[in-house]
Amino acid sequence: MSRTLFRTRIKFCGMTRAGDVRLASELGADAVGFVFAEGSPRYVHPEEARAMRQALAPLVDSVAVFRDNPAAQVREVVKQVRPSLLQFHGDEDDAFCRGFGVPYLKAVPMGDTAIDNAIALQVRYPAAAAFLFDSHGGGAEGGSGTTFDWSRIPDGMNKPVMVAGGLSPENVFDAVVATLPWGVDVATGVESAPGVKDGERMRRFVAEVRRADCHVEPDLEADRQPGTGATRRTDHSR
Ligand SMILES: O=C(O)c1ccccc1NCC(=O)[C@H](O)[C@H](O)COP(=O)(O)O
Repeated sequence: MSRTLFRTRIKFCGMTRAGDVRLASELGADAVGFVFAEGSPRYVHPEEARAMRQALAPLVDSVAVFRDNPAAQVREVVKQVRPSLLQFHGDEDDAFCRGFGVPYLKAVPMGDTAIDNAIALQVRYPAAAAFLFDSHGGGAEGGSGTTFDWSRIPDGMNKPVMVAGGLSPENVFDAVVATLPWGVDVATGVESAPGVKDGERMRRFVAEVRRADCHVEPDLEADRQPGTGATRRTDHSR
């Protein structure tokens, strides 16, 4: 799927405070993530996520993030939090991921050397609403704050592509211009401590994504392949 014209979606992940959820909405985030992966420093209980969800503005998605959680835990979160999207960051298969009646994002571990090509990935997860390419894998966890080589994202994806892993206000412009993703996702890069968001960094992150969107524009005549974006760079000075 080609990127939307001029607007890269933004997900702030690992929310633990209602004030951060409200601020994310006001800054223009398209989604916030609540992490239920065991052992994460951003882990929240379903009741906490349900309370924080009240601070969410309309038209902002809530994403429940899991990593190989048992199905009963996923069902409990779906029941209590009513997330608009699920995100699976472990070795879950397509049948498991689509078994909860909620659209899902599948995280792709770019820390693993053997990454499927676009066709193989989409054959393995035919029900995925989007793929989130992240730096986990190869021993690294999600929420690591480390980047991966964005040029390794496979060409030919026909589902939305999201980029994550070590993004920050300092590098997200380059990440957007380099990959023209459907969306970007960040946790560490906008925090003062794990799970504690920094409002100024969140604001700068949004501003840098918007600056990148103004920097490139789709070539409306080209038959673009998703994720590549045959685009013309305007001569905006960076
Ligand atoms: O954020 C976590 O603590 C986490 C733990 C285990 C699995 C997934 C986790 N986060 C998922 C996300 O979508 C993060 O936003 C993504 O991994 C990027 O994190 P960061 O590199 O810190 O920006």
